[in-house]
Amino acid sequence: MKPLIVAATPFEISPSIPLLEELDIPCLITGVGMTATAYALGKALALAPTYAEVINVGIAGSFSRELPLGSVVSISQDTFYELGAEDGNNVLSIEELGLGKGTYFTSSRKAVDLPKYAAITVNRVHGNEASIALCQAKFPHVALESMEGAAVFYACAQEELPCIQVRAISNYVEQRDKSSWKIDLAITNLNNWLQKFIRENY
Ligand SMILES: O=C(O)c1cccc(C(=O)CC[C@H]2O[C@@H](n3cnc4c(=O)[nH]cnc43)[C@H](O)[C@@H]2O)c1
Repeated sequence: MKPLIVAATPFEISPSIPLLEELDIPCLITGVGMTATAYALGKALALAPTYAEVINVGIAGSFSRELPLGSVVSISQDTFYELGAEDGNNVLSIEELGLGKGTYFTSSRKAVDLPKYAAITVNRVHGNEASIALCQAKFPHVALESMEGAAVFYACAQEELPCIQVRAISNYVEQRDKSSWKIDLAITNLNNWLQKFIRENY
């Protein structure tokens, strides 16, 4: 069985397209964000034969300055950050409201030889010191944020399909400063990892 590679945008996966075509490995470009991802992946899983696993790849922002830009990491768990309620200056998670689950986990089949970190998934990228401080107080264990990861873990959990999420850090989570982002470095490192993983496992 083959894996399904899932990325939000074509530019995040383009260096690996020749290898994926050579090995006839399918690739799904979902569009940015949780809604686009849940729709595209849900439809793909409903229509397609069974996959060995889903491999979600993309760039991400890091809350931790200890992770150099360009680092490639595996996401162990991912939380729908905004899913919950505001309570004055505090936020309550969906679990704390007693309304369901907001955190989903990787379920890898193959060994992924990368450092593992917890992530959150957001609709709106953090770019304000006060909202970043609130997020870090609520989730001190979280190192990264993306805009799709939890939706991929969620869809795969519903289908009982193994899923890994690998992200390369393109920027720090801070007041928005796109000039300091290292998108090209992150995409190069991410795709070097992906091609090695595919060659070793498929
Ligand atoms: O121009 C901007 O301000 C801007 C803000 C967020 C993302 C982008 C992108 O072009 C990348 C889209 C893609 O990248 C992931 N990503 C990258 N960095 C972050 C982040 O700091 N927080 C959340 N997501 C991030 C995300 O998964 C998107 O799919 C441009």
